[in-house]
Amino acid sequence: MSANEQQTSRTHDSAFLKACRREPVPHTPVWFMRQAGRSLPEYLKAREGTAMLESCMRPDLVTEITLQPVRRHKVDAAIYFSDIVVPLKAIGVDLDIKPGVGPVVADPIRTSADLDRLRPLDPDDVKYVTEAIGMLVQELGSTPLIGFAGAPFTLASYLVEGGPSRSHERTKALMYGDPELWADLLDRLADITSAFLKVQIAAGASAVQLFDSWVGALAPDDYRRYVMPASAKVFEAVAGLGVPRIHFGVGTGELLNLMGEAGADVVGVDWRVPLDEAARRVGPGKALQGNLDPAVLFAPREAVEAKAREVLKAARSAEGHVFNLGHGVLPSTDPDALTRLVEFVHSETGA
Ligand SMILES: Cc1c2[nH]c(c1CCC(=O)O)Cc1[nH]c(c(CCC(=O)O)c1C)Cc1[nH]c(c(CCC(=O)O)c1C)Cc1[nH]c(c(C)c1CCC(=O)O)C2
Repeated sequence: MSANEQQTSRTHDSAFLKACRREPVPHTPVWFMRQAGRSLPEYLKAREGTAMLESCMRPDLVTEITLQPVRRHKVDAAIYFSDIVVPLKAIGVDLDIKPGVGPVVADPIRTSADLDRLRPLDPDDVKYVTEAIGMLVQELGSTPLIGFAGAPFTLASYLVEGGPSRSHERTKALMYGDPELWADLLDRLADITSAFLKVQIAAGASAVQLFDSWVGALAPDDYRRYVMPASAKVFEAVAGLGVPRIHFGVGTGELLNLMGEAGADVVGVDWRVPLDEAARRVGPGKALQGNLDPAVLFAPREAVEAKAREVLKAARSAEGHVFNLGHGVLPSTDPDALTRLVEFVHSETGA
């Protein structure tokens, strides 16, 4: 059996994969975006003295950090510890992740000559990913590992702006001003992203999530014209590999149907749209993931439980539901509040 087949059979009956397939579940599965990270003291300790990108290339550290939230919170899935810019770094783009800032690109991509720097990704460029996932799935046993990548639009935003951006003005200037160059850029990113996801699936990831974190900056018509073809290409590339495909972005209430249509099996929803309304927008044949506001975790326990109960109630309209936050865990979150939330969702839904 290949690593992928072996892992698919081990994790097949997990609550997480059942929910993704819209099958009946023993309890609602839970995991948290950014569950590994600064909310955990053991993460801060493990990362001491190692830069973010460097730690992503060390299989021992990746394995330890990925397992930390599974051990502590008893979540139903692990997410591979990495970052969306890792495949870009792997093909030689000069970039770094600045603490408290995010990814910063030394020479932003703005002309057709700049595109030459985006060569295809070869699996050998990311041997450390294959190695880390091989170690991880042994440790995880029947707990599924979620692989992930950044979607073409969100990666393009970092590459074109040169760093994080609130309004994405240079990205939009390129998109509207030179649609051909834009399409070429997104197509190259789609191929890099597809190759990166395939490496993770071949090594044993049981599901994949495509993060289009910043695509909520676009109106639906522009999403359809300028972004959807590239994201659809990624989903198509990993269709038929036997792993559910999750698609998530922030502020994407008006895009939920299109993000499903792009080829997702599970649509991630932020906290701005209740899941019953999200189910109506997404339509039949998809599961939903979400969507407790991460800031709710700073409220007293009773308030967290009341809000979580609202999420679970609204989720009854969905054909399948994976409980998550509406975006990543905030770094100053009390980790005990997360552990209690996992217990609460499990106990409310039958575990
Ligand atoms: C937009 C985006 C990025 N990276 C990612 C996204 C998409 C998800 C989202 O919308 O949040 C994806 C990502 N980045 C990281 C993960 C780890 C897996 C997990 O969810 O537990 C995942 C899934 C680790 C990380 N990626 C980063 C950290 C913090 C680095 C540190 O600990 O110093 C972690 C744990 C750095 C990073 N990298 C990025 C940002 C915005 C930041 C935060 C900057 C900061 O506040 O310091 C880009």
